Amino acid sequence: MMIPPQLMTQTWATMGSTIASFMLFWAIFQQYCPHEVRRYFERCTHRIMNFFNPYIKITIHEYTGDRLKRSEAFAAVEAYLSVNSSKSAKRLKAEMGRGNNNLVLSMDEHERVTDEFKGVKVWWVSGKVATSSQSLYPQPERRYYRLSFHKSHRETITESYLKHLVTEGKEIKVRSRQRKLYTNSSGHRWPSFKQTVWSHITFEHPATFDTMALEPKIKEEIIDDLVTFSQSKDFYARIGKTWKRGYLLYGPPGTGKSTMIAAMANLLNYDVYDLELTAVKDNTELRKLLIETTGKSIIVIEDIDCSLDLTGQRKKKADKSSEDDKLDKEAARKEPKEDTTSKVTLSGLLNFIDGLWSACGGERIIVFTTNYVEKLDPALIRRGRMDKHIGLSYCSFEAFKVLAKNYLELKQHAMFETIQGLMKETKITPADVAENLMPKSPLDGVEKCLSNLIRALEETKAAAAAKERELAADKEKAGKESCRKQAEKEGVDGETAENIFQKEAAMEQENGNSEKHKQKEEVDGETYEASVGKNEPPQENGNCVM
Ligand SMILES: Nc1ncnc2c1ncn2[C@@H]1O[C@H](COP(=O)(O)OP(=O)(O)OP(=O)(O)O)[C@@H](O)[C@H]1O
Ligand SMILES: [Mg+2]
Repeated sequence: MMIPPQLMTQTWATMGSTIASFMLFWAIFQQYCPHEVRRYFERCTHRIMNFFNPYIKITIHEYTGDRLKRSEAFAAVEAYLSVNSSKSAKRLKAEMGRGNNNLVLSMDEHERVTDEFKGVKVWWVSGKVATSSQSLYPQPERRYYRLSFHKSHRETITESYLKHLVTEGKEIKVRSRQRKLYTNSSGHRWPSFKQTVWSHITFEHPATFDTMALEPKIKEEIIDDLVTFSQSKDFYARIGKTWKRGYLLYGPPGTGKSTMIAAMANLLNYDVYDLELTAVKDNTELRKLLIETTGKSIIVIEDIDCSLDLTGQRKKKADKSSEDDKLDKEAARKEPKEDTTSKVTLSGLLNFIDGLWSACGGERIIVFTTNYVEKLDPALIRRGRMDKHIGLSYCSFEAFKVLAKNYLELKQHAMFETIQGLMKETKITPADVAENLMPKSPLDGVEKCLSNLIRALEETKAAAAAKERELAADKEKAGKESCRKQAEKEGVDGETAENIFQKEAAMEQENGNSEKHKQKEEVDGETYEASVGKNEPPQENGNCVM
């Protein structure tokens, strides 16, 4: 049926005037209607529209609660959509992916994509909430993802789809993420919302347990321990323990403590948080740093004995007399000075390791390294805090063989016997062995590198012998001197004093020998665990795990 042109014009004119009247009415309503009434009308309109709208919406915000932490659900959805949306979305964002050789795509803001699950169609929209420009601090972008689906599929979506989405999202995240090395930046004391307390770079350390020079048995034990930990989520939940484990790595410089941390991270595919304790202002900041760490990570505190004066803080407090306290207070009143030193206390650190806050996140390893294990407060390294103590020591022949295989691709060589003999007699760190095995020019062959190592071993041996001789001479000199002084006091002449000294020295040696013999008998009967249980680092070449 044809509509006459006259009627058509009339209809358009009526429609135009209706729209114009509505807009005028709306403008007056917006301007003159009280805020409360307007809000009431808006709520009513919403309710009416919701009644007729058959679609349900679920919003997942980037920051939840008091915005201390990025929402894990948001991260999982982001990862899930990065794979599932890149096929259908038209506007995508690209970020560098794992290994720095591929780009990871994700949906751009205000983009809409469709997903299908068990025949049910759902829609995802990404968005951003506008932040107040009047705020004192720069606010972070508050992003969100919104899921829409028909109300008839409510059960399928809430019970199965969301679970599937989180599981898959987490797996994708682990597969595609770039592992990171974090450090606490001392530059920003109190970060704004946009800054985080940790700054990071991509973690690319190449060390693995295969390249580490360790006795095979110990290496296997450590690997087993780490892998068992990473697979024990249910076990930890069952026994009511937080899913975390502490490792104390101790030993002389250059024995591979830092290298082992990198090998651990590479084995478990974890991020590394390198915590610089001296840059942490106080216990509150330490807690904030802990909250901001994610699961699947290793938190490292290197050289814990030097980081802060944690060893004596408890004792010092108790030792201080009330008189000293008064003097301190008076001095502080007279000249209040700005305190730039860290106020982290031992109890703050203990809480960091196993206080209530340490439970957030889960799947975390805490590693302390030290050169002087005996200096540490026993409370800090007791089992439950530092569950496993790994003593890394001078290079053993077994460890040397690993390095020879890595550096020179050698399994056996005629010069190995000499090296083995020298290694029994002297102490050399894996770092020194590694340095000597490193070819210094393209022409350096296997023999050259091995003879470099032999020379280094001989030099170390000679230096150790010279030092021992020097010490003995010093001791002898001191002994003679004290004897002479004694003789002078008693009025005996020089020659007699010399004789007295020689006699005393001979007696001392005899006593020393019998004492040594006694000690040897005792130690032979003692187990190895008992001797290292006294917190004494192993003196022999080789490592130990407790
Ligand atoms: N057990 C080892 N296996 C393989 N390489 C090692 C080992 N120990 C040391 N190295 C080599 O020596 C270098 C120094 O080692 P690393 O930094 O791990 O020592 P460290 O024990 O952390 O020393 P420090 O106590 O001074 O921090 C490393 O770059 C590594 O190449
Ligand atoms: Mg180190």
